[in-house]
Amino acid sequence: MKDVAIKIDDISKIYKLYQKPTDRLKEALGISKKLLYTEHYALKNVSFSIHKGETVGIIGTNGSGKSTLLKIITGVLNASKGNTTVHGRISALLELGAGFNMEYTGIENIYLNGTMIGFTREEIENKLNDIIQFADIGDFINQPVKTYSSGMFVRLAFAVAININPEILIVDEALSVGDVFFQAKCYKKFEEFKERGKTILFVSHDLSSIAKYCDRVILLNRGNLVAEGSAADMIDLYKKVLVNQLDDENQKSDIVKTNMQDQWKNRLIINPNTNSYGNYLAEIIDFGLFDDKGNITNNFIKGRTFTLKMKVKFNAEIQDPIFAFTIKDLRGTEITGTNSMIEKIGVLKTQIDMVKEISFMQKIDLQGGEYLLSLGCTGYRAGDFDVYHRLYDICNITVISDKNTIGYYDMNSIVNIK
Ligand SMILES: Nc1ncnc2c1ncn2[C@@H]1O[C@H](COP(=O)(O)OP(=O)(O)OP(=O)(O)O)[C@@H](O)[C@H]1O
Repeated sequence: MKDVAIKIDDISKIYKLYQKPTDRLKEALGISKKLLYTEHYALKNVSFSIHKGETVGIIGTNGSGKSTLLKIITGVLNASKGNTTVHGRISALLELGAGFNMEYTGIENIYLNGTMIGFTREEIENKLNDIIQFADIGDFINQPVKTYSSGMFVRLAFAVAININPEILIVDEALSVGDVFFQAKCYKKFEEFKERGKTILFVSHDLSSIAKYCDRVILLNRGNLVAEGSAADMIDLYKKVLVNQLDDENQKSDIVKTNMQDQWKNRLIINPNTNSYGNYLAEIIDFGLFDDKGNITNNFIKGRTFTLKMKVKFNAEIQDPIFAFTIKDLRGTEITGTNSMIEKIGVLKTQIDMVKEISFMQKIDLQGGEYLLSLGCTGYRAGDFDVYHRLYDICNITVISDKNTIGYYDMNSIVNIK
């Protein structure tokens, strides 16, 4: 068996939640016979081990306990119950600002951080140039960090964490603050780390990075460890957690199994600011995005099939309605889409109150990232173009990919070198 770097044994973190601040005081003074708080489990009986050389990702919805877990591993927080064992020097990038003194300059903070991790002044001096170069924030390195933007801050924090040569690197979402070039530089360092057999534990909401870098993934939900396994399996399970579709026996927690089977769209994450317009002679009354296993989800793994379905109710007799969808990037550029006219599939004429279900099935080969989906039902009446109903930017589509592509679309080239 490989050497263990981190062992988490039956950890729970319980917070006491008081209704009023005075209840906390009463409790502290022992002047109330009643229990004045409720217990909130940020983590509940969590156990797992991480071996040396593994890159492990932690995923879960907001509030599932990811940061709490990392803080317990790094010693910033104490667990209420259970044991944590760590073998190796940890360098951690937790919340922005943790471990930094706002009044000190960048350079002074490098020394402060290095000393906290357990390095001597001389060891830090040897690393200083690498750190300054990696951070690449110009003369700001000599200014107090309170003058830094959040991007500069994360640059410096990451530069320290990564160049100080830790045995275990722990990163909590911090990378999302930096710009894409800096992120790329950090991920390159991650790869170097992996090659050198170091242990990495990281939390991210970016499922593509999780798929790309992690040997193993741990899925948390409401403080419970739901499962651990390959990135692909855990991402599939996470998609169910996101839309409350997880089986009770599978999740060991108390998600209420919502009974929203009647409408597909209720199981998607919908844009609250959708622009819905048209003359409503036809209405998109429901729609769903289905992955290759039939789950309704906003998240798709690149290279697999996804099906878009919509139900349209007709409030008038319409000749040759056109059903359409468009996928845009977050800057609003139309990337792709199609409609039933282009595809030469149609309904000749509709009657009032008729409901038609349309489905578009395709492989998703878009670059990993976030996209927006728009739906429409349009047509021509007396030669004029008519919008019956459009749902503009109705929901996001997240494409999860463990392989980069140049531009938007992966042509799946077969490459040979002779
Ligand atoms: N100091 C605190 N007092 C009370 N409850 C807390 C405290 N800190 C965290 N919690 C609760 O513990 C739970 C886990 O929080 P945690 O920050 O670990 O979640 P997370 O998975 O990191 O979430 P996110 O993805 O939003 O960062 C949440 O329900 C949160 O409200």
